[in-house]
Amino acid sequence: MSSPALSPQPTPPPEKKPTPAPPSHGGSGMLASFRHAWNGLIHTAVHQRNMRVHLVAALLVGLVGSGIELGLAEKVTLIFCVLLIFFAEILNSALEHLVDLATRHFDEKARLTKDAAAAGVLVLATGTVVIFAAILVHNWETVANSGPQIARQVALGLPLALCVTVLILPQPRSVWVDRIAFVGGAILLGALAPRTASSVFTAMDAGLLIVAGAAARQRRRERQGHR
Ligand SMILES: Nc1ncnc2c1ncn2[C@@H]1O[C@H](COP(=O)(O)OP(=O)(O)OP(=O)(O)O)[C@@H](O)[C@H]1O
Repeated sequence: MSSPALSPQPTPPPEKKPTPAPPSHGGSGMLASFRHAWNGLIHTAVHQRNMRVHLVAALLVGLVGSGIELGLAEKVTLIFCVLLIFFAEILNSALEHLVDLATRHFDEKARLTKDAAAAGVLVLATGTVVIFAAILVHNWETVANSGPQIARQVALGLPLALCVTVLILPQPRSVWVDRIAFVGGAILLGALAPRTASSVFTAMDAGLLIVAGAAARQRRRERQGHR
């Protein structure tokens, strides 16, 4: 008996090569995740004009909060608003990068995506200004009776705001200007801290000064060709 003709075996589909993982910059683990997140925050402060405006505005909110006795709910609301605006601006920046990655040409969907992300920030910022004004009006008696505290916050806080503004300005300048601005800001903050009405707001301002200092450093590094 002749053996039946062997039917040709179906050729298996070519094995798909696994897509190589993108090269990891800076390793993995908790510390690396924290570093990546920090880099994202500083990159936004360096490259997004609106983020720089939010930084200075948040510092001023911190100066008001650390100068005037506010209730717990009011403090929590203000801090939450500040954090929410930062979150929205960082997310807006992420979406802008994503859209630019998808298309470099004019595209109606790209426009809608970017405009919607920007609208999210605008809504939050407007709401925060309204909430801030409402809190001040609600505490007007305290504000009116806090003359010396307000004078102190203006005398030390405005130069502090100036130091932070200098640090985040995009214009090229000597490294010494940044150093003086950072150290000056730290000294002013140190002078404000002992008589603060809220250590949380003072800590927030300290954090903002550190972010501004790191942004100045990163901007300089980028100018010199480092990343
Ligand atoms: N690829 C695109 N196609 C169509 N419209 C675009 C495109 N890129 C940007 N736009 C329009 O230009 C606006 C500004 O976009 P851009 O990428 O310059 O952001 P930006 O100036 O950093 O924005 P922001 O003011 O939020 O910081 C967008 O809101 C959008 O209306």
